[in-house]
Amino acid sequence: MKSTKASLGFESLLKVIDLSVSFVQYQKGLRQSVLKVISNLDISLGSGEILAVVGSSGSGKSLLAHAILGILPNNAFCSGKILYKDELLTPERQKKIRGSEITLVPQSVNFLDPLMRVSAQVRTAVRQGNAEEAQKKIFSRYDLSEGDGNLFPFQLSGGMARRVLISAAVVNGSKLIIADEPTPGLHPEIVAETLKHLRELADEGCGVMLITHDISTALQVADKIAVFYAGTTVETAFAADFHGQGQTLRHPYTKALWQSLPQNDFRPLPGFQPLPANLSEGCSFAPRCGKMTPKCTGSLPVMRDLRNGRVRCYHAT
Ligand SMILES: Nc1ncnc2c1ncn2[C@@H]1O[C@H](COP(=O)(O)OP(=O)(O)OP(=O)(O)O)[C@@H](O)[C@H]1O
Ligand code: NI
Repeated sequence: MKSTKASLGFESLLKVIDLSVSFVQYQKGLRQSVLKVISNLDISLGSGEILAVVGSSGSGKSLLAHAILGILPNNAFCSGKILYKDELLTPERQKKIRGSEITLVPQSVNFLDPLMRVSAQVRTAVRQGNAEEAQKKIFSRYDLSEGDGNLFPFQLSGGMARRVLISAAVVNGSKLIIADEPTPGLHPEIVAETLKHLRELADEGCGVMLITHDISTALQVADKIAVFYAGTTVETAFAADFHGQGQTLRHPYTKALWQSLPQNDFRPLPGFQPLPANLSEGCSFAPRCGKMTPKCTGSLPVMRDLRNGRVRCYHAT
């Protein structure tokens, strides 16, 4: 069941504080430039909680996941802090607990070795104890038979593929699960099953970060929603805040996202999210915002607490 507990009620598992991620890009000769793709990003996730990270393509969702897992490319550098169980998540610690305590549920079976039977792949992921026993146990939990285990990734149906990917991700008893677009273009029944599996893991005490561009998918299971725009969080809200005309939402972008859904006004938001190279000093949403004033283009608003949620907007009340 989804929880309505306030964030403070959950044991803190992950805190991302003022995270920025930049890429060093080499141009002709020895000239180099720096492209900032994530700026001043804050989120927190507790044990037992599902936090959905929602935003359009290019808003920085996957890079956040990669920063937490410590798998950013070599030309990326981060500033800010990532705390896991209240301790700094250093590169050494990331390497040690990645794939066991902290794990990624990838988007597709392309992540798997195409030439290896799926049961064997899950066994190779096991870090401790009897690998065969662990694989059989996790397969039975996710309703995969011995015959299914003998298949190669390309032979899996959509639903089976999702169950193999989640089995591989949680076979080592993860505490923090990051699912990056786990339901791309899937049949609604398979989407529902995948979300149910994530909810079960959270109800057993895991923290789950569900990355999706689709707010409707997020609202089916998440406790909290973090809305991303142009490389930063613009709002964190409880799922219950998404109702009616969106009057309890805080940021104009979140309201616009909500109103653009088919079941609401189906009113699309004109304009585009700016590319990282074109970010201004001020609020990135300002050019599309009906509430824009000169202050908005001067400096980026800080994230502040508002009505049991958080928002990055000068005008939100
Ligand atoms: N290696 C890289 N070098 C330079 N820029 C990058 C690199 N990887 C990602 N970016 C840029 O960072 C921004 C955020 O990318 P990211 O993949 O996190 O977006 P996303 O929100 O996951 O999008 P999607 O929904 O399409 O998966 C994009 O503008 C992207 O072009
Ligand atoms: Ni992505």
